[in-house]
Amino acid sequence: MRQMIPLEEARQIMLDAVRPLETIKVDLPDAFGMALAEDVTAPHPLPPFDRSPLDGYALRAADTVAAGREHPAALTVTETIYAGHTAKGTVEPGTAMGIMTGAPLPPGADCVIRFEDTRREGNQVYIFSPLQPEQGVIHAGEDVAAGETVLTAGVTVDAGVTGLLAALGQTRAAVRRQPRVALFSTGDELLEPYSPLVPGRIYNSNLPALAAQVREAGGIPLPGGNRPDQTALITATIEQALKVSDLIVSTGGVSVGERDVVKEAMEAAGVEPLFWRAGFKPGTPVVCGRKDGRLVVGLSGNPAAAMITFILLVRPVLRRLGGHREIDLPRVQARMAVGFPKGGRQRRFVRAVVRWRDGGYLARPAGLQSPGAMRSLVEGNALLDVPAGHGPLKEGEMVEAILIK
Ligand SMILES: Nc1nc2c(c(=O)[nH]1)N[C@H]1C(S)=C(S)[C@@H](COP(=O)(O)OP(=O)(O)OC[C@H]3O[C@@H](n4cnc5c(N)ncnc54)[C@H](O)[C@@H]3O)O[C@H]1N2
Ligand code: MOO
Repeated sequence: MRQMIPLEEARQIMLDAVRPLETIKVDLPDAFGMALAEDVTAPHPLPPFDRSPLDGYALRAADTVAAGREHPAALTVTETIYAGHTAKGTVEPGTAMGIMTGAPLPPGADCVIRFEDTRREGNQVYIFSPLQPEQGVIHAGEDVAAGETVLTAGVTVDAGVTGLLAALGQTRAAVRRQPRVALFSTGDELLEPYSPLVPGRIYNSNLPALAAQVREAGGIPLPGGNRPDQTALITATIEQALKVSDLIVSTGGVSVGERDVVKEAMEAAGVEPLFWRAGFKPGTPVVCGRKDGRLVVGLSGNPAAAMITFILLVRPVLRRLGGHREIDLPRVQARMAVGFPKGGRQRRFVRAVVRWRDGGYLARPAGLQSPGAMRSLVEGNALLDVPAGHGPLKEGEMVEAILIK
């Protein structure tokens, strides 16, 4: 098994082990957050017909050539077209039709003028300046042409994608099935919810936090509870989890302590080891293996270390399984607003608050950075990527930041 490998190599090993899950058809509102499995071509143009962007009059530009303040063009209004309706007649020379925003341009008309720029007297409307043909007209297909590929496989369905699909008359979407992620924690010290807090014990925070991270990444969490630090129990848990999930993630028991039995249990469950320990902090002791085309990942028990390793290694795998083209969070260059004393032999991800200030990003480390401290992940919105061997970060220095929220 590879040991102490660089982050990028660990990530590549994991990504190489997975492929997007199968395609399913779902009702459009249920596709939110999933990735499109197929390209989408437009069955009709958008908008489907020439229409008015204004409440006003549809007319023939040629009738207004000689119009002026003193000598307005006088046109006879023959009917009014409301959105959702079509004109009964044609705009003949010397006539106009009232038209509402979104109504189709009537035959014969080639331009639209808004109400405010006209005067109405009985069935006559006065125009005070010449109009150009096409003025005030929205053309069929100006947004999307019929047959055009508007969306491609791998696009994540968000509000805009949902609206576009709906405008094209789609009621279902072909998407990738969302990955089901079996989660369990290990540790004799962990209390279940509603248990009284007793000396030496702590509440299990990793399991709910990881379930939320799975959701954020577009997966379906299957929280499996906590296991005591016993190899046989953890082995059986991994075997069961392999039957119901696409990916298995545990926390705790991956370091070098006497009861750090997850690695041993993985091997006993027949999981092929891929790597143990990766070259970054916090989260170094991560272990990863593969069985039946599924990854089994053991994260550190330390809450912040577990969540950060999830972001760096598990999230991209979940995005790939879910078929998303975008598997990475955005990275930006930020300037340190203050110094940060801790730099070391290992690459380090520092929880930080990154804000846009005066034309650039400014970074400020977010509180306590120890691997078990949770508040700095809540207060922070970014991880600063401090290279291995880098000394303390100086005020004003540029640093790369991953935006995590
Ligand atoms: N002798 C050494 N000791 C440690 C080393 C080392 O290299 N040599 N590495 C340290 C580092 S770095 C880390 S990270 C941790 C990783 O330990 P484990 O992954 O084996 O995690 P545990 O020991 O089970 O737990 C660590 C810590 O986190 C708490 N914890 C665990 N699970 C949960 C949970 N579900 N919810 C909330 N908190 C949890 C646990 O109580 C411990 O405090 O090892 C270091 N040791
Ligand atoms: O690798 Mo440990 O996660 O630094 O705390």
